[in-house]
Amino acid sequence: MTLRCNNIGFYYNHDQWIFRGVNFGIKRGEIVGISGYSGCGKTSLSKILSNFQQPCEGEVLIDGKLISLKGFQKVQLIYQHPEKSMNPKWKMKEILNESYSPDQDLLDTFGIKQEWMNRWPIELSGGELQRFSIVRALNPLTEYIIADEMTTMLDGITQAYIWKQLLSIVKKRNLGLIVISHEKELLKKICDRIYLMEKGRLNIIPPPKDCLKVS
Ligand SMILES: Nc1ncnc2c1ncn2[C@@H]1O[C@H](COP(=O)(O)OP(=O)(O)OP(=O)(O)O)[C@@H](O)[C@H]1O
Repeated sequence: MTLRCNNIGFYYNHDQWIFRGVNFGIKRGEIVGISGYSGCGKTSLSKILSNFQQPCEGEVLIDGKLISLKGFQKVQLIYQHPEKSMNPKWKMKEILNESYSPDQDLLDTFGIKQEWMNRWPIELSGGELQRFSIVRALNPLTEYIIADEMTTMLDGITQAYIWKQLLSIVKKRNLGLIVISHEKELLKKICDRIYLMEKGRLNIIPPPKDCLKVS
């Protein structure tokens, strides 16, 4: 029950490595944070872990097997900008039901209103759209979620609401959760451990002695 990457290296332009030698693992039921300066490669790593992007070297394994490009992807990515991952020519009900049909309980948990279903993505706010992208990622077959700056563009109250709902489902379904964020306080509050991406490497940050995880 582990998502693992071994010696991952990645560049966009030949030999201009963004990062190299990245070793990382998360078990189901764990919450792991990744922080780092803007442009250090956090989103690139999240795309590799969720199989949107192939690494230039190294491998990504789930339960010891290479992740497959075929079939349902057990690692689901939630982006900072939900509109970028949605087809603007589809109505919200089509976007929501593309990979599975979420039940009413899940829609209620994230406050998704029936009246939004017939709208186009452009007709919803960023916070409303983000609720759809979270529910879409919560397919019953999902095992790991990567939340890449998921609530950065939302107001504080909506942020708190969305995190509360997601963390409760993550716990209930025993999902592994990778939280990519610049918000150190958020990471300290919810994560079992935190990594810092820096100078092309991913290093674990030792927790302070008085660190208490809030669940
Ligand atoms: N498609 C691309 N082609 C070329 N370079 C890219 C591409 N996408 C990203 N980059 C570059 O790769 C580097 C890492 O980008 P990435 O988005 O992974 O960083 P990040 O740590 O997630 O940044 P942020 O915290 O600002 O979101 C950046 O220098 C970026 O300009």
